[in-house]
Amino acid sequence: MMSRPLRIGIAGITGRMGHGLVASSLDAGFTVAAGTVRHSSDEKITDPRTGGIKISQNLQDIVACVDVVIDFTHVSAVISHARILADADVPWVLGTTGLTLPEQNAVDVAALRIPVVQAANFSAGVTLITRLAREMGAVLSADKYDAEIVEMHHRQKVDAPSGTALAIGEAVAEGRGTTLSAVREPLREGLCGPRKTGAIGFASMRGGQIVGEHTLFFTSGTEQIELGHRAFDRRVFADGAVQAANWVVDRRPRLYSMDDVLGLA
Ligand SMILES: NC(=O)C1=CN([C@@H]2O[C@H](COP(=O)(O)OP(=O)(O)OC[C@H]3O[C@@H](n4cnc5c(N)ncnc54)[C@H](OP(=O)(O)O)[C@@H]3O)[C@@H](O)[C@H]2O)C=CC1
Ligand SMILES: O=C(O)C1=N[C@H](C(=O)O)C[C@H](O)C1
Repeated sequence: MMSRPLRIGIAGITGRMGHGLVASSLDAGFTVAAGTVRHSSDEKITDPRTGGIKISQNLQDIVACVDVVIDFTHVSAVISHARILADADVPWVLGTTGLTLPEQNAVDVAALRIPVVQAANFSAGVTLITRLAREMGAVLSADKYDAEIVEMHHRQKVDAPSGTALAIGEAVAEGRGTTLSAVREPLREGLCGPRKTGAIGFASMRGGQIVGEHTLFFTSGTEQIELGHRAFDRRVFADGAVQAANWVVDRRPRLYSMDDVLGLA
């Protein structure tokens, strides 16, 4: 246990999530010790409680003055962040989505040396929904129930389907004893033909400032079941990530999930 308040570093401190993470960290009684930006200046950090904290364009410059890094940035930063944090022995809370295999491999390798909490969605609600999705996938058989996930986000979002939608889809696939990559329905366009039995499909809508909405549908010939989550405020993700940061600092190196943080694993 630490005797001083936890010193949090926020990668992407000027972003949409960055602002919420500053507020959540300070409201929880922790110190925001430093942050990174890609090219913007610290004038965009609007919470007056942060004072004169260290801001850099390079994560390497801040690792010496933080106990943990919370990272909501961009997929292009993941591989270098994995190396920097593992070399510096600094725990990592990773919320960035849109990772492909090379980025995920870098996270997995880093988690052999440092504790990492990775989640596509840090809300307790989505953590629970994802567990339910796995159970529903196991009971609602693939030959009778078509599984589809619809997600809606703000117009600035750069990746699709959302990381949350993919995680829910993976959970359904796991419940059905398979993997998402084996049963993922290709995006539909033009003369795409009928839906494959057992496939898991995705649809993405973008517009305005929708914070994040996900609905999992199971549809058979006789009924439809909907499991949904709607985030009203990014603070729900930020609060979860700060909880994860406080939880992860005393853990041994491993890749953890929000299930672990919430004691559900
Ligand atoms: N897991 C979860 O619960 C959630 C995950 N997310 C994910 O978090 C990520 C960030 O989302 P959001 O805050 O909306 O995005 P923003 O674009 O608003 O913010 C991104 C931040 O990261 C910085 N940044 C951008 N590119 C790089 C880079 N290549 N290297 C280092 N820093 C970089 C930006 O700096 P600058 O301002 O200088 O450009 C900015 O501070 C996305 O992947 C999103 O999907 C979002 C919400 C919840
Ligand atoms: O980019 C966002 O905003 C969000 N991204 C995450 C995702 O891709 O699932 C989580 C949340 O839905 C908001």
